[in-house]
Amino acid sequence: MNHIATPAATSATSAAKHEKYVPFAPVKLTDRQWPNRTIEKAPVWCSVDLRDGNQALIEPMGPDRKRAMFDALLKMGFKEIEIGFPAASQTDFDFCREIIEGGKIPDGVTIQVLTQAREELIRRTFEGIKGAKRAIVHLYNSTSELQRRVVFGLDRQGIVDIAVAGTKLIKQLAAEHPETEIVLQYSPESFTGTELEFALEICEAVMETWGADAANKVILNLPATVEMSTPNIHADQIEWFCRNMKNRDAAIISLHPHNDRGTGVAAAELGMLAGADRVEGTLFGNGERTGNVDVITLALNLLTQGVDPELRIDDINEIVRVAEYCTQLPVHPRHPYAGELVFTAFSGSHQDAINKGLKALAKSNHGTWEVPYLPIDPQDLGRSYEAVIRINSQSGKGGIAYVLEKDYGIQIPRRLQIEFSKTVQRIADETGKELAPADIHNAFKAEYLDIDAPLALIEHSTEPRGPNSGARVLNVVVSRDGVVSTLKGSGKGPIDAFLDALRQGAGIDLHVVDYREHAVGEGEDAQACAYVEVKTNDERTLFGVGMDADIVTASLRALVSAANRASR
Ligand SMILES: CC(=O)SCCNC(=O)CCNC(=O)[C@H](O)C(C)(C)COP(=O)(O)OP(=O)(O)OC[C@H]1O[C@@H](n2cnc3c(N)ncnc32)[C@H](O)[C@@H]1OP(=O)(O)O
Ligand SMILES: CC(C)C(=O)C(=O)O
Repeated sequence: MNHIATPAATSATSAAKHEKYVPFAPVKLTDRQWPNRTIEKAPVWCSVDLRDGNQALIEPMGPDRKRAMFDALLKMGFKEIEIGFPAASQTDFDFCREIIEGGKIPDGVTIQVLTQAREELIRRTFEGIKGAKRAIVHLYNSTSELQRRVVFGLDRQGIVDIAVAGTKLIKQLAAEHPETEIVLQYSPESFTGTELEFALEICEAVMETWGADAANKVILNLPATVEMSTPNIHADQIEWFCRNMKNRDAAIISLHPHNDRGTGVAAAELGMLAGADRVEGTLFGNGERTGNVDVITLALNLLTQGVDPELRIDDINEIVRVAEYCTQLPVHPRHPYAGELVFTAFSGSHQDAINKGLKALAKSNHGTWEVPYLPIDPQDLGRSYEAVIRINSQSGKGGIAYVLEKDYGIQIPRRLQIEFSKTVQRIADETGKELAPADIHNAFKAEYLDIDAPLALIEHSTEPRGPNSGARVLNVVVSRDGVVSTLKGSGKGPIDAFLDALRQGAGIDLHVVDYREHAVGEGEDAQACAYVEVKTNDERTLFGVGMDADIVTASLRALVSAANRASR
């Protein structure tokens, strides 16, 4: 059985580009089980930031960066951490010694070290881990058809011999160092380019050499060293492998996806469905070429499915800061869960739905997160709602209302939202820029609250009601185009009386269509915010808004605001 397609000879000149590539052959698995399963628990996580992530960096981490990464991984709760390739570099070797001799490996945490199946490298690896309580020694050699042919120039047996010889030496050195519990991990590197039955053959040869059983399991890491196929094929490979093993109980099946096709996360998830127990990956997917699988995304995908990810990601910004410091690479603003912009909506319909969703959630008592366009509660990651809605020319009234309410406590009525959004839209179109909450507040003040010309309210007083009169008489001192006068009017209440005063004393004829008010702030600093929607003689409908510590004054200011806007 051969699951690997071999590229046809290339014709650089005449063939269309795509003709030099060969599609991946499907796996013969007619009764695959993984499509009907769901992921119900977190895998065993292993961070390979300090090894696969590190080996891919322009500048590999020095001791300080390694230490910062190691500490961050411990804080997140990783129990298995590949700390390096001690035989490859003095920095990696020294880091091993530093954390072992410095007692920096907490109980319950196992370090992992990588080595090729070469005697001198394996011996040096054991020097590196000397004194550790427990260590995973990770042995690899390439098994793919391509690497056998062009890198090693060996047949299958030759490749099996390398793996078996490496395993024997590790077994011998483990026996010579009983103070360290050694767990063997074997990777048929380039697994995704290896014929499945050969991958199984070499893994079983390693297991047999090691003497693996249910009490002494080998970690078989099946790496998508290069991601070569769609994630369903990856899942088929993993399921095929698990189902065809002689002794499944004697192995922990581990995934090590890379992201060459951009589907590393999907491949890992389908691989878990297919039977894998463990996943190796890196923070935000740093790693060779397009990276290793991103463990943060994987973990938070679990969280949003109601599964405990068994990793602490309480402050995603802090994790981003550490990762950026250690790798000297930026996390993209759109990176799942972590990017600066992922909890931000600029577009109007998204803002409207988020705003309504957050309000509905505040009123609900079911405890289930359900907000449109927000698959996760930003607060779960230590992010805030502050930046959820930001305003630019793509925004709508809902977002503007959200910002005014969230940052300034101003709850503008729906029809005022429609009116004011035109002002904001005009500013956003003119500037072409994002508007900060303060810009929106300033625009609101300029449009409604600070508008005191031609008419300005100076003071007002109410005359006592006559014994038989239900009417209220109001005296209002105003300035109109700079000329101060007193207007007098009567009505059922102060608003009615002021409308009468405006009509009689200033010739301003307004009809109130709607009136609302609410408090802004609490206690002594509380202010009343009053909104009036008025109709003018020429049938225009518009709003005025007033704020004051005194509720009557706020209402009269709202009418002055409406009158001035009507006169524009
Ligand atoms: C997919 C992965 O990420 S695997 C991890 C890869 N990581 C790294 O390579 C980073 C660290 N590596 C290094 O610093 C170096 O490669 C070292 C120190 C490990 C080895 O260095 P060198 O021996 O100088 O060179 P190099 O890596 O080129 O060795 C290639 C030789 O090793 C052989 N080889 C490669 N991998 C393996 C292996 N896993 N097991 C046994 N032999 C191997 C090759 O066939 C080749 O043999 P040849 O010299 O007879 O042609
Ligand atoms: C050593 C192996 C697991 C590896 O890094 C890979 O295959 O990508």
